[in-house]
Amino acid sequence: MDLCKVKVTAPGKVILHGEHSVLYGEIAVACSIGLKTTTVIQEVKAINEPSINIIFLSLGLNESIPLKKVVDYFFEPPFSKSWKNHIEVDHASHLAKVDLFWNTIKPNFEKFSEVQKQSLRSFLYLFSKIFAHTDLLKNSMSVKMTTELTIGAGTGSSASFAVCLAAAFLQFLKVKCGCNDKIFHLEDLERISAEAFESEKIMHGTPSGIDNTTCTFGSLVAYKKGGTPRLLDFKTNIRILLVDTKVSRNTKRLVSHVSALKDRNSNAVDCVMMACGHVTTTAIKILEELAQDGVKDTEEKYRHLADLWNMNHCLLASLGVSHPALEDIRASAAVYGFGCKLTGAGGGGHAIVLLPPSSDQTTIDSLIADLKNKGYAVKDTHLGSDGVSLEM
Ligand SMILES: Nc1ncnc2c1ncn2[C@@H]1O[C@H](COP(=O)(O)OP(=O)(O)O)[C@@H](O)[C@H]1O
Ligand SMILES: C[C@@](O)(CCOP(=O)(O)O)CC(=O)O
Repeated sequence: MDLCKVKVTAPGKVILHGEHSVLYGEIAVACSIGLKTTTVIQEVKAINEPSINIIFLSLGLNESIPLKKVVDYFFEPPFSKSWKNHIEVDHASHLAKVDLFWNTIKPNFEKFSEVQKQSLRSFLYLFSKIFAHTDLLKNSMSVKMTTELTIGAGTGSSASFAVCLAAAFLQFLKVKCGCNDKIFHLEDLERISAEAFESEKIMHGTPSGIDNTTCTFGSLVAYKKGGTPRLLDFKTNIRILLVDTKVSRNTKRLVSHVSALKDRNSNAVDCVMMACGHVTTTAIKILEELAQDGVKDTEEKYRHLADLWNMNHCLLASLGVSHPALEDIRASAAVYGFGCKLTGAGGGGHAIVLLPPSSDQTTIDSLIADLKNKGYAVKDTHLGSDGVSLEM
């Protein structure tokens, strides 16, 4: 049998509306973006002991572990020739097993950075879960991960990482089982999203599931606390600038800040949250209208959407989660008449600028130049890119 090679990409995401207010019961909507993570798994003929070579380029990681030790420790019969016989595991005990393995195989495991440790834990968790009942892994393999996303800045790099990894493992298993599918079917996507959710739990404790759903299926996903993330049945391809303030932020600290503000100003904060909810609902309606064939009054609809982005930002700023750099970016966008808001927890991280289709390219170029001159990183991209995909 030929040596197997699999290449998978998964997009990042932005929260369009509903950051913070989602924690108080209001609806949120997230959308995939045109910046991707890529995983390549390459099987290599084993000369000595077969190994798994893990290369996470963005984290400067290049680690090898013996395949046989992983197999002996995690894999168990009944072995199957089908990729469909997947098993459910208890999250906490499986993770404890993963941690024990890492600490045994790499006695210096605790010396890795937190970011590296989280990625290695997620890697082995998914690897050992997805391949647990196969006896088809005999050769060495390298698993190489690269990303266009900034890691840890609210654009879904952890979900994109997890979705990409789970999808690449699943596709590798399918090929090893003799399946030549060139696309992911709905049942594959559901499984990939569910596996990625387990990795998100490792990274975040109690994720809502909106990120892994968005990075798996692409396009727009709505979410209300206590419910299941819901894929919206229309698409968008709005052009945006994704502007990185390069100011690091701590989501947990910002969430606590809002909670303390609410303790002191309950009614006022409730009203702000409710207003955010109205903004989200109206924005979803406009996005749906813009997605229709033969849509009329496009300009007006984009103007309305820009109002909502601006309003949403100011509501969030009233909660104290903006930052001078975010306000600076908004001021630059306003000079050229573009709507702009923070995305994610705020306090730094990213802003998004809405670029209507009628926008003049020279104007956009001037804004990009202004932002870059001020030291921000700018990516010209679009909303609503495809979800996880196989690359041939
Ligand atoms: N390309 C990547 N390679 C390896 N690990 C990654 C990659 N992208 C993200 N991660 C993991 O995801 C974590 C980032 O999660 P988080 O702080 O929530 O950021 P984000 O908001 O970008 O998802 C990192 O600590 C790292 O463990
Ligand atoms: C502030 C919050 O609403 C969004 C956080 O977004 P991000 O992780 O910064 O993209 C928190 C949450 O929903 O868990």
